[in-house]
Amino acid sequence: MIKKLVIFGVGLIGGSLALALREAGYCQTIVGCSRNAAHLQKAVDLGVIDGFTLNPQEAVQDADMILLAVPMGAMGKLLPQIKQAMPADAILTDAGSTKGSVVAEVERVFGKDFARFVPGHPIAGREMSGVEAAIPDLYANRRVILTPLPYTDPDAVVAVETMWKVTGAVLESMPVELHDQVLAATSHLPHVLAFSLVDTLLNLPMREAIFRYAAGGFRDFTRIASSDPVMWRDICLTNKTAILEMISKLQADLSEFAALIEQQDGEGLHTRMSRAKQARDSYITYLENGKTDK
Ligand SMILES: NC(=O)c1ccc[n+]([C@@H]2O[C@H](COP(=O)([O-])OP(=O)(O)OC[C@H]3O[C@@H](n4cnc5c(N)ncnc54)[C@H](O)[C@@H]3O)[C@@H](O)[C@H]2O)c1
Ligand SMILES: O=C(O)C(=O)C[C@]1(C(=O)O)C=C[C@@H](O)C=C1
Repeated sequence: MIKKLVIFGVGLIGGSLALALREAGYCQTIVGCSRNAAHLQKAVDLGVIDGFTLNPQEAVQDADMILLAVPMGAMGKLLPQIKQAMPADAILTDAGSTKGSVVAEVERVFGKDFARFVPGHPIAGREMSGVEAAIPDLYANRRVILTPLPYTDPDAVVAVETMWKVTGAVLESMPVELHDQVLAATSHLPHVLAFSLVDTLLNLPMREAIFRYAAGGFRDFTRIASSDPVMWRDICLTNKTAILEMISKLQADLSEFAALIEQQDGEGLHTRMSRAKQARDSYITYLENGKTDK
């Protein structure tokens, strides 16, 4: 049971956590904090949080759990203000999509042995953002990855794990660097690709015809290009190395595809496409058999 949970950034991710914890009766009070009073009032009106303040120092007073659920670029700016007023026994955690940068920011502000910070990342979301998009079952049967550091307090890890388990999530643990490499491949690269594809088409002279005649394939492939540009700008900037590595692997693979088409190498194309189809089909079967994560 959490007495006072403070959520910085009551949008899709923070709001969905609040809704799930409220449904389970796991928090006595949930307080929101950000820069926008109208958004926070909306969160109160929707029954997502109990109250709010625009003052981070006031927010964290008497807190036992503090969650950062703001865009990656906003996390570092909040930390010095939180540090000034955070109770010694409170736990700080985050829901950010990249882990290396927030770990570095926390180490810079709190020191390289701050044991009460538990880095985390729910592998669940949607292309909509804001508190209006928050839903209580967003995390049910989805993975939440924690990337604790060698000096992280094990009790703090257990408290954060327990909080996420209440939402129906399945917990995993992995090193920060591995997290950022894996997510660059499975999440960040696909988003870069979707944004880039739509942008490429937008710049073609026949763009109106392209969008008029686009069908299911285009819609499925580009759903995530409707995601929030601020969030994705920040993810790209904070996971630079791993994303650039994935982009360059994809560029090499795309060039090979182009060469096969140029050489009219049907067998080469078929081999590659069959390999990809088999891998994608097995992944879908794995999900349909009730294994966690979609
Ligand atoms: N959307 C997803 O699918 C998803 C999934 C997993 C993790 N995440 C991560 O969770 C975090 C939040 O994402 P979201 O989808 O809930 O975004 P969101 O836009 O729905 O919510 C973000 C909230 O942060 C607030 N905010 C923005 N800038 C701020 C600042 N400078 N100071 C204080 N508050 C600020 C906004 O008012 C908003 O309430 C991000 O770090 C994102 O990378 C997102
Ligand atoms: O389903 C979506 O729309 C998402 O983009 C969710 C998604 C992803 O799967 O890539 C996006 C970012 C996260 O950090 C975690 C999950």
